[in-house]
Amino acid sequence: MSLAETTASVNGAFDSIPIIDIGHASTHEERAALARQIRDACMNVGFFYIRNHGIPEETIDEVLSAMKTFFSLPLEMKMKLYHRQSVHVRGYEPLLDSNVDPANRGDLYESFVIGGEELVPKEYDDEKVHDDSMLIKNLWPSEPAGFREAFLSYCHAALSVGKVLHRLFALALDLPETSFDDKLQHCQIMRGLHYPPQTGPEDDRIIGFGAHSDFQCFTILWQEPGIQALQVLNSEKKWINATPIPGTLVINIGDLLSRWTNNIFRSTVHRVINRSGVCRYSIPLFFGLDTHVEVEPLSSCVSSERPAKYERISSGEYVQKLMQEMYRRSFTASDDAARHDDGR
Ligand SMILES: O=C(O)CCC(=O)C(=O)O
Ligand SMILES: [Fe+2]
Repeated sequence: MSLAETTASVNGAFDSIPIIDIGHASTHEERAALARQIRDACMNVGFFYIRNHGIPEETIDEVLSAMKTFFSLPLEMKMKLYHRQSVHVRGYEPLLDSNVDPANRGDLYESFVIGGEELVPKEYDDEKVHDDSMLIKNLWPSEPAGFREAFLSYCHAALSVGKVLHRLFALALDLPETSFDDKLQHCQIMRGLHYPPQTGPEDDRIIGFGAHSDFQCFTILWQEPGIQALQVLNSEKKWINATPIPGTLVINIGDLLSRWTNNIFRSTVHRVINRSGVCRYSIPLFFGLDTHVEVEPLSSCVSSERPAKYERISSGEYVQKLMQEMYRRSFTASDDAARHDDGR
């Protein structure tokens, strides 16, 4: 049975998120078995946890500690790295700068955004930057000491997890497992997020991160253990908690992979509300495609009952459109927020 034909049995009314142990993926049989579990999770939920991902505990501790120190610096120091001053939108994003859900008044998080970069920096070259996104300059704070190394060590460790996953996604889509090897972007975007606790009166229009789906192919998310804040929307419009499970990462499908799979893989809406009473930290890393890759529904995801729902589009063009739309909304939101109190 082709993938497109299996969709009849799909049910998006999940009430929990599956956990997949990726610790054993050395033989083809092991990877095929994992791919079946992943396929099931992507079709029914769009989210899953992975266990035994291989990122060392101390790599996570170091990036978390760097984030905590950086976010506790005075605002004027952080604003020297304001992300909208760089064309590639990297650097510091203050509270309420973004408003991902137009129904809201602003997102109550601050973040630090980087693109993948070699640990030993390559020489910057204006001429070559268009061909090699690893050459786009990140903005780095001068303190805390070791911030760059901590962010990049985690980033490289998570990129290795992504390399295992994208091969499993290919298998899950009945494609040769190396199908995406030459299609993924060199430089994936990673973000360290800090959500202050929301202690004021409940107001649905101001939450940590408004309801949205991610743009890219898939996201690898580390979330702080012990703090419930992330929620995932099922097909019955019920919010399901993505409770942090120690030792796991959360993986979710983004719009680009959903479109490529003719919506067979779900790009599931999620949001963050931090009413835990304490600060919460998380680190998503977004895996996108090289901007030149042409995306049209894969043949395994199309059948006579399930015709292609999308035109061919280049990945770059698609993501650009979504980004522009998001930033247009965010500017309007930050103007609005400036006219109000900060709403906490
Ligand atoms: O902080 C989280 O748990 C999720 C963040 C998120 O959804 C995003 O950055 O797209
Ligand atoms: Fe997200």
